[in-house]
Amino acid sequence: MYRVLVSDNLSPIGLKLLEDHPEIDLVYEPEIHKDPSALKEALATTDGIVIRSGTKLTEDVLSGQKRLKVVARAGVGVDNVDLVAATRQGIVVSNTPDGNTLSTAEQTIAMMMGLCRNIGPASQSMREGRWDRKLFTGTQLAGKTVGVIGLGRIGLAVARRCNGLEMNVLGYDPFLSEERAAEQNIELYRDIDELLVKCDLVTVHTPLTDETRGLINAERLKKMKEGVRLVNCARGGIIDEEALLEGLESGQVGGAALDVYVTEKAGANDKLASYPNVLCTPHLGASTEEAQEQVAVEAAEIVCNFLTRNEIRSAVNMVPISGKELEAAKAYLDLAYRLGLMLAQLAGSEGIKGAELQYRGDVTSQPVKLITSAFTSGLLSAALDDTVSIVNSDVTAKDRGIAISQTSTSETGAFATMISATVRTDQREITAGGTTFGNDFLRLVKLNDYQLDAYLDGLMLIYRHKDVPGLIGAIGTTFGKHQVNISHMALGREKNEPGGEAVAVLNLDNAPSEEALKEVQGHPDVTGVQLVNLPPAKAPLPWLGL
Ligand SMILES: NC(=O)c1ccc[n+]([C@@H]2O[C@H](COP(=O)([O-])OP(=O)(O)OC[C@H]3O[C@@H](n4cnc5c(N)ncnc54)[C@H](O)[C@@H]3O)[C@@H](O)[C@H]2O)c1
Ligand SMILES: O=C(O)CC[C@@H](O)C(=O)O
Repeated sequence: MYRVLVSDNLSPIGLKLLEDHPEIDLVYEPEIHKDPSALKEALATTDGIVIRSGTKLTEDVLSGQKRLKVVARAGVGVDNVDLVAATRQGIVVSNTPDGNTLSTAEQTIAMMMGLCRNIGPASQSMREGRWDRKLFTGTQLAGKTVGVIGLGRIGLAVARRCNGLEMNVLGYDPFLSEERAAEQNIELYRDIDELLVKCDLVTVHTPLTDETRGLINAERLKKMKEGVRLVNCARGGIIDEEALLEGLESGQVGGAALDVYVTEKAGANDKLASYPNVLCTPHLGASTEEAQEQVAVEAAEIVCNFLTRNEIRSAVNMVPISGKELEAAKAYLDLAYRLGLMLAQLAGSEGIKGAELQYRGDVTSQPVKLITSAFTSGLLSAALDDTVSIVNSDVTAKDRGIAISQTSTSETGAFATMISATVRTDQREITAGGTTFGNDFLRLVKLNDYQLDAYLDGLMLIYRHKDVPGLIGAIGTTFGKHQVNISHMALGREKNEPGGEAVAVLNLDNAPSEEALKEVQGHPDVTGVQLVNLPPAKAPLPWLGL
């Protein structure tokens, strides 16, 4: 059974999906996120977690978590997850990007309208028994210019609705093409400052990143139209809250509609909320039944499918791959992993500086980036134990200054498909190439300049020798004397001619003693011996991190 913790409120439909799953043990603790140490403790016995914005998965909470493998965010923003820490720990983080787009766009429009027509204070005045029509004269949206900052899913949905309201829509998003903006009737600006000075209203829809924190700051506010209205239904901090308070105080800002805040808890935003021209909601953009059901179902499915079927959907810290795609790529992932594991053992204590992979033939139709990550996890796991997986191998290699590169060609060579990897150490280069054979049998077909056909599993003894008569028999006799059974043998010769240098790969059923190895090493025609230990054929793939 896999234990899944839900640490925020989640729609019952998502909870039911988890509860009914035969391989999932659901732990529903929607308040646990309020106590980071309790959360950390609970994660130690958790395989997957479903969160909303309340749960903060900080570096401290994630550090040392060995069992946790997947985080599903029921929502878009993953700024409450330390992605670097999660990736280093080999934890896949996924979100549910589409489920709340429309609800958040509608909230944005509602906030714009509410702000411009004083809906909040007018309603409050009636609750207090007043009838103040003059006090609440508003502003019409039609004909006004709105600047939409961030034109992703929500920004574009907001822009479409603003167009429908007959507003002039200006947009800023460095990652949107002019063609796409024009299709949506958005006047695209490449310079945010040029856009801001033209707007009656500005609404932000970017993620919160180092680049977008304080994007709308004091300096920019001062240059905007006097009385400009601001809307933030994205993340607290994109509009600098101190600058906003100053702007409201001076009248430079005519009003603000806020759904999100730097600090999201009762009382933390009293000052902002006290302005009559500020409309506040407590992070409700995604809080509709429809959106909550959709994100809850998607998040529950992400965790279940990941844990029980190895499917990686909507991952934000690695290449997503469906269960079906993973199944199709499994043999190649395994092959690459074994090549990495083998090359690391052949390199021994020589510092590995980098590796180049070459993909040929059929394998190029597979997700080769992920296959390279599998190679890298093999290369590193020899030294770094079971903490390396395809989720964190790239970043772990980078941290250690190991440069990994890859090239692909759909042209086939001697084999219909081949993965070849060359590792550079301080002293030399070592190359190993492998292929899949028949029903996913893995073969080592190249070792440096030698062509051979060896099984790529279990205990392998690799020795270089002079290609002279009698040597194979002598090695066989030595191992026979020491009770070591040889299950398979492969030979590769220099230029495939007799009499030169050769390499042999023996697959052994049991480990040779020191004495047996010394005897092989001591043979006058043997020039080098190394043992390589690989998982048995078709062993489970825990290094996938799945
Ligand atoms: N209030 C809520 O309840 C609620 C609900 C859903 C999402 N959100 C927030 O809304 C944000 C947007 O969601 P989305 O689904 O549209 O995400 P998205 O990824 O589809 O869109 C984000 C857009 O921002 C753009 N962007 C990034 N950096 C930028 C910058 N420096 N300047 C201008 N544009 C930049 C990106 O190019 C992208 O197009 C999320 O990150 C989330 O924080 C809030
Ligand atoms: O968890 C929530 O309800 C908020 C979701 C929203 O902020 C998001 O980023 O998707």
